[in-house]
Amino acid sequence: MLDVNSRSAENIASQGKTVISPINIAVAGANGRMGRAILPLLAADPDFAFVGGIGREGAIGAGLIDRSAAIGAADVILDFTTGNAAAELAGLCALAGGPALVIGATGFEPDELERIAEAARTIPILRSGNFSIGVNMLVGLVAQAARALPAHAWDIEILEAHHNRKIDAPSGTALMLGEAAAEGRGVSLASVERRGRDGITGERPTGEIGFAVLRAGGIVGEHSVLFAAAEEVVTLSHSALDRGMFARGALAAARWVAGRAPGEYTMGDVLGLA
Ligand SMILES: NC(=O)C1=CN([C@@H]2O[C@H](COP(=O)(O)OP(=O)(O)OC[C@H]3O[C@@H](n4cnc5c(N)ncnc54)[C@H](OP(=O)(O)O)[C@@H]3O)[C@@H](O)[C@H]2O)C=CC1
Ligand SMILES: O=C(O)C1=N[C@H](C(=O)O)C[C@H](O)C1
Repeated sequence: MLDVNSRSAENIASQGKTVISPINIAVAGANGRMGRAILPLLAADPDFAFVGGIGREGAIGAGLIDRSAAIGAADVILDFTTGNAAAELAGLCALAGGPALVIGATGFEPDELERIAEAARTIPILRSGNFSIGVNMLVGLVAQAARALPAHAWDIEILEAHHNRKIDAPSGTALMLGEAAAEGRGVSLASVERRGRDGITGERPTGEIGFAVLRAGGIVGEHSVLFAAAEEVVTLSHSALDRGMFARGALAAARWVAGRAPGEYTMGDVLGLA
């Protein structure tokens, strides 16, 4: 753990962002799969000084520090926990007037997203269901295809597959792709989504955007968006081969968001795709 008073912090105003060096960083969910992928990268990166991990309430020791200590010491907290825990942390960070948050957690209820939006009025929050370059580029391609292929002739279905320890469905990435497809069609996802099918479902309504989910073994993350017409199918897809890629994307997000003005940001902002 770092003695935060010992860092040589140099803050300079530059293009609407205060540059902080090194960036004091804490990780919520430090002992999880993503946390374990992030910690070695942080240790090897001179841009960052790790101030500690955050576990469940009361869980300290083994590299974990108290949540309020982390909020006090960090410039940025990376959150890879759950939707519920991330929304709670966002509220606490906003109450304290900082630090900035990078949220990678998925599986949000609508009210949790509202709480995050509220917190982002006070602190900068960058949230993405997927930190890979490929998925964030795919989001733009999906919106473009959905805009070009009319709903009366082209059905959209989103398929995702993940490891058997994942607790939320559809994945955050599948929902990002669904939002992009809906945006391309000029409709709200909530008005057209179909989350799974079972039994006598009836014919597929025109304009529906369907989600199908697989959970098996150690699959890191597979996503496909099908545009299916009567006589042809276009498939846009992405395969994650290693979690390290998500971890590197999350650190790029932390570097980007540190010192920003309050607001809600996405990986599109980091990658210049927004
Ligand atoms: N945006 C992206 O690019 C990516 C996002 N993810 C998302 O990140 C999240 C974590 O994934 P993964 O690392 O695989 O999951 P894990 O289950 O391996 O890790 C989650 C961690 O969060 C901790 N945790 C759970 N609830 C709380 C809480 N209330 N307060 C504090 N800590 C808590 C767990 O603690 P404990 O050990 O005690 O259970 C665990 O250490 C998921 O939502 C996943 O979908 C994953 C990969 C990439
Ligand atoms: O839980 C995971 O593992 C992953 N979660 C994210 C999601 O829900 O989309 C990102 C990635 O697919 C891995």
